[in-house]
Amino acid sequence: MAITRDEVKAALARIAVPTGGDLISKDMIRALTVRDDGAVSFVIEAPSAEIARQMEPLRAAAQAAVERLPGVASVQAVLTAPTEQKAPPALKVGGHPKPQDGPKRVPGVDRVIAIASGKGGVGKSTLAANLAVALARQGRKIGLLDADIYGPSQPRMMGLSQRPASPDGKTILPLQAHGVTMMSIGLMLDEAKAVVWRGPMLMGALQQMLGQVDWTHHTGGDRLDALIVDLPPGTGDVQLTLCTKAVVTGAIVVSTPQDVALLDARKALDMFATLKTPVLGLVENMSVYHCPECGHEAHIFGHGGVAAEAEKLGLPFLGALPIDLETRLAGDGGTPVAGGEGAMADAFGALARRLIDGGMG
Ligand SMILES: Nc1ncnc2c1ncn2[C@@H]1O[C@H](COP(=O)(O)OP(=O)(O)OP(=O)(O)O)[C@@H](O)[C@H]1O
Repeated sequence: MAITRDEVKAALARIAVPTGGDLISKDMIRALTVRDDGAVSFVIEAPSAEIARQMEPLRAAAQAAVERLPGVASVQAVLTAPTEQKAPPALKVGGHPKPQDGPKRVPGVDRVIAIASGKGGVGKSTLAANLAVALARQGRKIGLLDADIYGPSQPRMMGLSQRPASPDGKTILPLQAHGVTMMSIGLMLDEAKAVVWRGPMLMGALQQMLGQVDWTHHTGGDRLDALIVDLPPGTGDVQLTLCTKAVVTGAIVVSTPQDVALLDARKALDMFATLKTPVLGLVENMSVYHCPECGHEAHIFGHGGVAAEAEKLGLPFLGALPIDLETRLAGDGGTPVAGGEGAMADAFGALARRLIDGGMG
């Protein structure tokens, strides 16, 4: 059984704080994240830096209490105090989201395509990076926005690590790699700080990425044909912020053929239906494994489930991608496989072509 937020909160409510009450009743827990793979992270916010220094035993006790829960694979518990939460100097990123009347068009961008998944680790970021590279390879002007603020992976996948510049302290100049204009919230903050940010600040940061990044910076002022947005897994605040603050052309939902992943993919589809965001189609990732030694095909996560689901829901099935070692190595190494040659590059190329032909790329 997967661990739930409520179970983690119940465990934290049993940790008493010296001044009376407990971690939950004193509202000291921030950024509680519970992933399907059992990874739990949270921040304990002390009233001041001085008190925070005395709270290490409490942090260790909270971490141990959550580690003992069944279904928990790892726990990251971080101690912080409000005075430590300084925004990076050059550009103020974050802050509460600003009110706005309805969704706005992202400046400098013709289409916004969100890549979503119900479950974590199914290959959403891999698809986003490779699709962006494949579309750029076919001559399109493409941007990639990593909105997976709790676990940004696009800097690693695209091989970028420098902090984007903001000469006027307002406009953010994106980076470029593999022919794609790229921006990641992860590049604006160091990872430890991202964890201590409260939800609304992160949503404010996302709103800034949508409104303040000069997406035409690397195209000589030309508008981008499409901005691919790599969402976090699930159906949370980021999805809601994106679809309510920006005009999203459509979403692509990635799933493995596994029943559990499909179950979560359905939740993502329901969310897009509620938000009235069109779903462009479903992609099955890690569909089959071709053994390089003997040529045998193994259906490690099952087979065909996503295509069947798409048919049932009357949605386009955009394609199936096999489990492929080179894809993982290339992703980890910062050179997406779609930029090279071979069967996987062809598969991403075909997916990109399909989107272009459908007027979506
Ligand atoms: N088709 C594939 N073949 C082999 N490895 C893959 C494939 N797709 C993804 N991977 C690997 O699986 C891991 C998870 O993929 P990825 O980060 O794209 O998933 P995600 O859904 O974005 O995860 P997260 O929930 O962390 O955002 C990565 O190491 C990636 O390289």
